[in-house]
Amino acid sequence: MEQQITREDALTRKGYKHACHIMLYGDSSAKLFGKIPIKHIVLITVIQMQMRFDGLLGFPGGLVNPSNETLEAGLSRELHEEVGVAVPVGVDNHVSTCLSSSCPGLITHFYIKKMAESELKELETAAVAKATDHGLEVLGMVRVPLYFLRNGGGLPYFLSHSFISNSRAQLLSALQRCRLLSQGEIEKAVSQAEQMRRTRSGDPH
Ligand SMILES: O=c1[nH]cnc2c1ncn2[C@H]1C[C@H](O)[C@@H](COP(=O)(O)OP(=O)(O)O)O1
Repeated sequence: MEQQITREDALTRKGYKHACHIMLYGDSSAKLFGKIPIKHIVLITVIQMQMRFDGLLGFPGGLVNPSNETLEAGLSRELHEEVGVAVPVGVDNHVSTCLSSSCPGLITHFYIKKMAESELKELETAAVAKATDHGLEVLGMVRVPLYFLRNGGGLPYFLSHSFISNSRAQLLSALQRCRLLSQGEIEKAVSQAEQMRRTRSGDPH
């Protein structure tokens, strides 16, 4: 469990590295395959994560140096390298700050920004065509499947992949905070993902 601290507390601590990452999301009217019954498919909300160079999933962003730049300016700089377009980020987009348990000495700051579907599509195109990190530190942007299909397809399968640092917990808290899924749906997805992981590792419990 990560220890939450305030943004202000984080900035007074000496000897820590700071990493800022952001969830970019927006409403979409798309339907999977254009014909799957509404009963099985929730209208998709576009949430962008990325496949990193190390094969793990995470949010766009990176290390920032608060003695040279504000957290938000550093995050905007990292975003430009990873998605190829300027995405202004402000303090009002900040949602949480944690002492990382998986990376000692690292403080992670998490931001959320809602964008129009057209802006997100433009960003996905630019991430391939213009971003300096594309194909290097970032292997590709991915959308989070916010729906449930038979046999664990959709969100449960997505959650059963491997995530960097606390990005999976950041995703789950953001789904709740932005009311993109109900608490019951989030718990169902987490429990199905856990079951899949156990099945894969051969541990039935
Ligand atoms: O999405 C994330 N959520 C929380 N912490 C993260 C996330 N992605 C990475 N991290 C942690 C672990 C990494 O070692 C550091 C730096 O992140 P990274 O994106 O790799 O930074 P650079 O591109 O190397 O600047 O943050």
